[in-house]
Amino acid sequence: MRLGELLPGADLAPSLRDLEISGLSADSRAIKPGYLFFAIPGHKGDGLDFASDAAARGAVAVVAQRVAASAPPLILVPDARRALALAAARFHPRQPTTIALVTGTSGKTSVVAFLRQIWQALGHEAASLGTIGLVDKAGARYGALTTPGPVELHEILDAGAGRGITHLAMEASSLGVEQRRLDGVKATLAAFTNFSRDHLDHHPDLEAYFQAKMRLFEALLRPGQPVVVDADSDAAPRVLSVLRARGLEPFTVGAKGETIALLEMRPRALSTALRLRHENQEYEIELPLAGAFQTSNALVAAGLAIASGDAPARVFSTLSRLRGAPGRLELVGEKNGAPIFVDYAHKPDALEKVLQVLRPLAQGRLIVVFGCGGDRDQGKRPLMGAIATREADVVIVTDDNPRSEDAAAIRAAILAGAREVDPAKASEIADRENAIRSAVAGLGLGDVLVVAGKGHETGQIVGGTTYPFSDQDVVAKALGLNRKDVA
Ligand SMILES: CC(=O)N[C@H]1[C@@H](OP(=O)(O)OP(=O)(O)OC[C@H]2O[C@@H](n3ccc(=O)[nH]c3=O)[C@H](O)[C@@H]2O)O[C@H](CO)[C@@H](O)[C@@H]1O[C@H](C)C(=O)N[C@@H](C)C(=O)N[C@H](CCC(=O)O)C(=O)O
Ligand SMILES: Nc1ncnc2c1ncn2[C@@H]1O[C@H](COP(=O)(O)OP(=O)(O)OP(=O)(O)O)[C@@H](O)[C@H]1O
Ligand SMILES: N[C@H](CCC[C@H](N)C(=O)O)C(=O)O
Ligand SMILES: [Mg+2]
Repeated sequence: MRLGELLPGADLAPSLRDLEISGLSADSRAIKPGYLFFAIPGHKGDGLDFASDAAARGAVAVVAQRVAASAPPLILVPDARRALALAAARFHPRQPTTIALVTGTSGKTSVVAFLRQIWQALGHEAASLGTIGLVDKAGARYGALTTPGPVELHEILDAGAGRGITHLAMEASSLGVEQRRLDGVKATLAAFTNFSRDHLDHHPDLEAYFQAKMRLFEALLRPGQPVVVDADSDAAPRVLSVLRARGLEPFTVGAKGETIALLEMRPRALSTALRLRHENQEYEIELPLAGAFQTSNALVAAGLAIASGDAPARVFSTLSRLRGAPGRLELVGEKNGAPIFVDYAHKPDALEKVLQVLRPLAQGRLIVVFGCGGDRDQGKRPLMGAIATREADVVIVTDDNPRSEDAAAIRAAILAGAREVDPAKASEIADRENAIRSAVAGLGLGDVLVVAGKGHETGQIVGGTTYPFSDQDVVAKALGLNRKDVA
């Protein structure tokens, strides 16, 4: 593709306009002969420092947002990240015709998984993309990020559309939105789940985190497009005013929802009976998922399917067959009649919600095994320690992904919060496998165990190395089962 077609807004000399470009990258290490290099001012480094490396590998031009001496010609743009996203969308032009972007602190992975299942059940060629990778009827392919960088993202969209995917449900992380990863995506609708503390290692404060999410509605959607909002979220009124200001069409769902009103919710052991109203029609649904938050996520997904044009009665009829996303309140086994769950709660609000959901199932003790990741928000550690100790009966603090941090110091910060609530409830077992084994070994009738924080993850990051590790596999081993025998 010609440079002039990739950067239509840029002021290009005629000699540059017709330059043939064979690929794009913001990473000099991925540059091949004939590529266009985008120099991004990043969080750790400045891409311009790698322009000569890119040139040595064959870059024919550099796109940057400030002037610098550069051996291949330098093209100045106001926003290099956005220019990259728009160029990637032109270079890989095909996209599914229906694309739903889902944002919010918690529930994104679950909502996109549910929406994919609803669309598939209704006969659409559907896929989901996010923390657990790209999932379609061919299976799951994991990626490194929840919202991939723009070049990888548009490769995925183009190849997916080429395979016949018409419907894509996609997670929009706050970092992805802020870093313009999604600026070339032709989104047709969106959703907002909820808002609580997360990513404070990156955003300066909660307000900046909130505003990063709002850019999805302000910059990535067009007026008139539908946005499904969980009306029961504390943040819903603020989000709705952002939507109104932008001329977007709100669809509210939940107990306070108008589009889909949740009239009644009766929790059973591992499912939830729902009574809903949509346009004066009532529906009774047996949702095969436990927990009020899974009901919220399912209603957001149903709202998205309806907003995308599917018939409401058909959409509601699919809900009784939904399966949870891997590692989200996943029942992985039982010991002496005590159920064992693996969950991805790695932030305070999620941990509180999951323990509150499990509390009624515990005739005996509610036991939680968890830790916190290194190189992430340090402030959440004592908060999660305190929440676990308030909501559970037994708290075993262990390692999550320590990354570059001292794992003992992470555990100590969690325990400090726990001990302020009740020093007798919390203990520490550094090795995650030993912690899980010990918790499983102690289970008795009526107890409930949840292993939280790593969900679907298949590795544990210690220093710069990722060691194979799966909470599900460790539970299975502790139960003396092969993983495939487990629920
Ligand atoms: C903090 C953060 O989000 N960083 C992301 C960001 O990096 P950055 O732009 O700040 O890059 P940088 O490291 O400062 O480097 C600057 C530039 O120099 C380039 N470079 C660097 C070295 C070199 O030799 N040559 C070279 O050209 C880099 O490619 C980059 O373009 O853009 C990169 C390309 O898109 C991402 O890979 C990178 O994700 C890092 C690895 C990451 O861990 N991000 C996590 C925190 C993240 O984004 N998480 C969210 C939320 C998860 C959720 O809640 O579910 C996600 O969407 O996954
Ligand atoms: N609607 C919700 N409200 C509160 N907590 C939730 C909700 N949905 C899920 N959770 C909790 O958050 C965890 C993560 O859920 P999920 O993966 O669906 O969210 P996410 O937004 O994709 O999170 P992440 O940003 O970590 O990828 C779950 O394991 C559960 O503990
Ligand atoms: N997307 C989240 C995942 C955290 C999962 C948890 N296991 C950890 O490593 O902290 C993050 O990068 O903050
Ligand atoms: Mg996710």
